[in-house]
Parts: sequence; structure tokens; C-alpha cells
Amino acid sequence: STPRATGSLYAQFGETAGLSALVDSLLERFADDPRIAPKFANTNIPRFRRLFVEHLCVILDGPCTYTGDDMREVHTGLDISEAQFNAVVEHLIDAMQAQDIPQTAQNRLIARLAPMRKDIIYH
Ligand code: HEM
Repeated sequence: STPRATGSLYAQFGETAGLSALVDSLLERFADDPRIAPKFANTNIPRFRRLFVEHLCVILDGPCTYTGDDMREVHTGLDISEAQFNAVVEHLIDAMQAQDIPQTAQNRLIARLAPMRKDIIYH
């Protein structure tokens, strides 16, 4: 479905189909980025893809259930720097831009992800 500037936040991201396309675009950007790709060397990518879509869906108030682990647990020991966190956010913005997600909807997602920073960076 095509993202539109009206409807719920989840609808503005094109619902599950839109989120799946967004995450595919994000994964391509990660694979091409030497700051990010090595972190995913031992990751089951189809599983990550499914869980990341679920997680975004919940954050966007969509009708989904997140079945993965909590953010702090998942990222513990991955040694993720602030620069790597920022790089991921930039790739997300580029991916949303490429999918024509309305700007206000983009801003709302970023605002909801920002507080997770402390659970993801180094620990
Ligand atoms: C707000 C930012 C982020 C969010 C919302 C997020 C979300 C997620 C989610 C939902 C999963 C799957 C959870 C699970 O396996 O149970 C995951 C896994 C993962 N994330 Fe993140 N993440 C973020 C930032 C980052 C950053 C900056 C990096 C590294 C540069 C990163 C690296 C990873 C890796 C490597 C995995 C897979 C771990 C494994 O294979 O078990 N994440 N993330």
C-alpha cells in the first residue's frame, strides 16, 4: 500500500507491507556500510528482519506483537558506539525518504526511537 499523509502513524508507513519494504531497504544500506555490516556477521538475517518489522509495527501503534527480546538484552555485548547508532538512524532516514514516508511521520518515528539509544549503545 502507498504511504499517505493521513491516517494512523502505522498507516502512513504503509502498514506491514510498507514496513517490510522499509526494512529490506535498511538491510541493503547496512550491508553496504562497513561501520555496520560487521555487527551483523553472526546474525540470522531473516529472523532479524521479521523481529525488526514487528518492533517497528508496535512502536508505530500497529496491530502487531513483538516476539523478540528487549532492546537492552539484545544489544548487550555488541559494543555499539554512538557513531554506529547515529549511522543506523541516518540509514533509516534515507530509507524512509526513499519510500516517500511523510515527513511528520518520519519525525514521529525518530522521536520514539531516540529514547532507546541508552539501551543500545555500549554496555
Ligand atoms: C533505535 C535503534 C535500534 C533498534 C530499534 C533496534 C532493534 C533491534 C531489534 C528489534 C532486533 C531483534 C531483536 C531480537 O533478536 O530478539 C535487533 C537486533 C540486532 N541489532 Fe538492533 N536496533 C537498533 C540499533 C542497532 C544498532 C545501532 C546496531 C549496530 C550498529 C544494531 C545491531 C543489532 C544486531 C547485530 C542485532 C542482531 C543480534 C543477534 O544476532 O542476536 N542495532 N535490533
